[in-house]
Amino acid sequence: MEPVARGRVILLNGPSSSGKSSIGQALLAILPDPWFHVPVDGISGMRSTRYTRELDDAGVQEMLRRTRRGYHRAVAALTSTGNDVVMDYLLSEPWRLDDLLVVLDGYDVTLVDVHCAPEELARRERSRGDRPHGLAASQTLIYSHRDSDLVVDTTHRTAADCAREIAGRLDAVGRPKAFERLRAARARTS
Ligand SMILES: Nc1ncnc2c1ncn2[C@@H]1O[C@H](COP(=O)(O)OP(=O)(O)OP(=O)(O)O)[C@@H](O)[C@H]1O
Repeated sequence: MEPVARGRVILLNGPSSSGKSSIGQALLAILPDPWFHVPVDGISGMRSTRYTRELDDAGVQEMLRRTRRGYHRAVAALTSTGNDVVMDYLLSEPWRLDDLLVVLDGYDVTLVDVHCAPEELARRERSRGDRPHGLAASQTLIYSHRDSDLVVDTTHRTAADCAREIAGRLDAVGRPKAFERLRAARARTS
């Protein structure tokens, strides 16, 4: 069988309500190829709600870790067969990035940090009503990997506007990309 060229990955990383899903959807309409938008919520949404509710705290933590590890590999599987994928996912724990750096080694990943002011995050959280109060604020304080290829701020801009900026700058992102820099930094310290 002919070898298939790998697809590309755009990883939208930002706290809850920062606008990752909205940008992901907008990107599909703008990027010229048939990209996939694969949010981690899409994988979580396939899981049995009834039996998830029966788990104790330790069981929930283990199940969430399994889900996220599976998400990383599902994206790699799609991309390995030539599909371009927009990930919609928060790098909120160091292990998530560590695992992705291994699983997506050799893949073209553009890491996009999605910022939003805390007051606006809180306003969106209140108005959507389907996220626990304070979730976004708790996520803005946690783990920071301190590197990215692009940064967009949705505080005063529409998702479509941010998506246009990402699409317009995608091919101009310099090498090595953030994932390559982060991988090299880990290799130096290990
Ligand atoms: N640029 C924007 N300006 C104003 N409101 C926005 C913007 N982007 C998203 N929103 C609104 O904020 C809410 C959350 O948006 P979205 O689902 O895209 O965020 P998210 O980062 O994917 O959140 P989560 O991680 O919780 O799924 C939605 O109600 C959406 O309409």
